[in-house]
Amino acid sequence: MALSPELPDAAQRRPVLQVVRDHGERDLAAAERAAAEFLTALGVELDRESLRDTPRRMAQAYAELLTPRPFNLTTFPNEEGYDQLVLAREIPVRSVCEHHLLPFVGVAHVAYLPGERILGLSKLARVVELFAHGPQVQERLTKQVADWLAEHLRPKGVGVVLEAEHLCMTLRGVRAAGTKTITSALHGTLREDSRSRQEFFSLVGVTP
Ligand SMILES: Nc1nc2c(ncn2[C@@H]2O[C@H](COP(=O)(O)OP(=O)(O)OP(=O)(O)O)[C@@H](O)[C@H]2O)c(=O)[nH]1
Ligand SMILES: [Zn+2]
Repeated sequence: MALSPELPDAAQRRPVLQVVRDHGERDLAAAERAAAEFLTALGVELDRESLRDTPRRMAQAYAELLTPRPFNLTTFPNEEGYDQLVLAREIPVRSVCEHHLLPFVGVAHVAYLPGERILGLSKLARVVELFAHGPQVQERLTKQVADWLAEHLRPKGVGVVLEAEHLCMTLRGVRAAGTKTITSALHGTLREDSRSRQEFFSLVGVTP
């Protein structure tokens, strides 16, 4: 997965950088034809007026869920030497599981302990969104957000907790309605120092 350009050196000169994630070519017309064939094969009759555009809507809906949105990464110098956690709680997460392509939805809590630079606050939610858009498993999504922040912001610590409901598990299959899956990924001080780790988990509201 390519994210460009690298932040640490470039950020000293130009703190706003565009973050993009590679993904394959998309062909919406082919996706629409395939959606029509798929629905027809499952016995859905598409000749009713209200269903006529469904293959197009379906193709567009999945294209939206599977295509990462680029964003500008804005960082600022940590001029005040702020040395406590910065935590964005309850960032909405919308992704699709790579096994069934059904949504999983929930919240992310993302924190970092600043080093030399602080991050524009909205960018914590942007990073979650960047990695959520694509076929995912919750464990990978959690780790990608934490690894990305550790690598590109170079903070003293990073903590990410995700709480999500997987519709493939609650609507179909085992139908375990209400089940939430919690995952976490930690870096630096938050991983190594038990007091920082506890502070993070208690701010998030999860007992480690
Ligand atoms: N670890 C992990 N598993 C996931 C995630 N999303 C979905 N799954 C699981 O992926 C598994 C796929 O298992 P399979 O046995 O191949 O699929 P299936 O027959 O549809 O399984 P059931 O859901 O049990 O009916 C299921 O257990 C899903 O619950 C995720 O984010 N992380
Ligand atoms: Zn699934």
